[in-house]
Amino acid sequence: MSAELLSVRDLSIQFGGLKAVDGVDFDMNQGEILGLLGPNGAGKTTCFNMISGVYRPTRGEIRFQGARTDGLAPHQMAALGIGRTFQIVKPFATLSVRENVCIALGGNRYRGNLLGSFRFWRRPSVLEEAERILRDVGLGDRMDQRAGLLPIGNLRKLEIARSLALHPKLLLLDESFSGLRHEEIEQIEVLVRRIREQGISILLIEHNMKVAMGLSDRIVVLDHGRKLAEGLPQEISRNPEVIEAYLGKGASGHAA
Ligand SMILES: Nc1ncnc2c1ncn2[C@@H]1O[C@H](COP(=O)(O)OP(=O)(O)OP(=O)(O)O)[C@@H](O)[C@H]1O
Repeated sequence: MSAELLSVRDLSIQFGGLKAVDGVDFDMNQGEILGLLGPNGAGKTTCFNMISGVYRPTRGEIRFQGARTDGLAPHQMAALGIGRTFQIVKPFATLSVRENVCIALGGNRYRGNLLGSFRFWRRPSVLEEAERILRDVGLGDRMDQRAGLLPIGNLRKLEIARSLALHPKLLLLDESFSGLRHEEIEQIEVLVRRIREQGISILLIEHNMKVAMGLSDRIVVLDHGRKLAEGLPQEISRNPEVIEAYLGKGASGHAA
């Protein structure tokens, strides 16, 4: 097996009386695509929020490339190489697709410094890099379009482009396929595989089972904040506890 990239131990967070994530353990290897699955409210996005620094765990530890990262701020996680997309895509709607990626390329350097930010965007090297990333994700013909006018499929590609701008080693994809048509799903599947071929590891949350099973090397299933199962896609799709968690008690024989 290749080198360990991410290690999560006893990961837990409580909101008031609710144990949203409770004692979750999993590891991810370099170059792996790991699917994080589970029914609504299972704690998947909350795990992403802890791994990317949005929430500080109540208990447990997160190690990225061997070093403790739990409790670091999102910009520190991003600087270490953890990128993410969000379930609800919110680009700078009045700016162009290209400008949205230029902003991402600036990272935190120009936070609150509008003039510095504008100068940064105008650098030929920045524009070239933004255009390269946009061609890579399949938005080469949409660079001048206002981001707010993009249909959902292209918005999801823009969201991935913005996360790639920070040169992540690990990319967290939160429902990047949701609400898409069949051909858009296929395009993003190809894109995710290409991203992995570039050496970027991927942790993905996905409700579309066909997509999750097809893309993931391994799968971790959460239910009510706890890890319910872990294994290869074919093992997970046959696991009775997983089927029951998705389809309810009494479900028999059907893949989740
Ligand atoms: N900031 C918060 N404050 C209070 N409760 C929260 C907060 N964030 C998440 N929760 C709760 O934690 C639980 C897990 O939510 P989470 O969004 O992680 O689930 P999920 O598995 O991503 O679900 P979905 O597939 O519906 O997106 C839910 O009961 C949710 O309401």
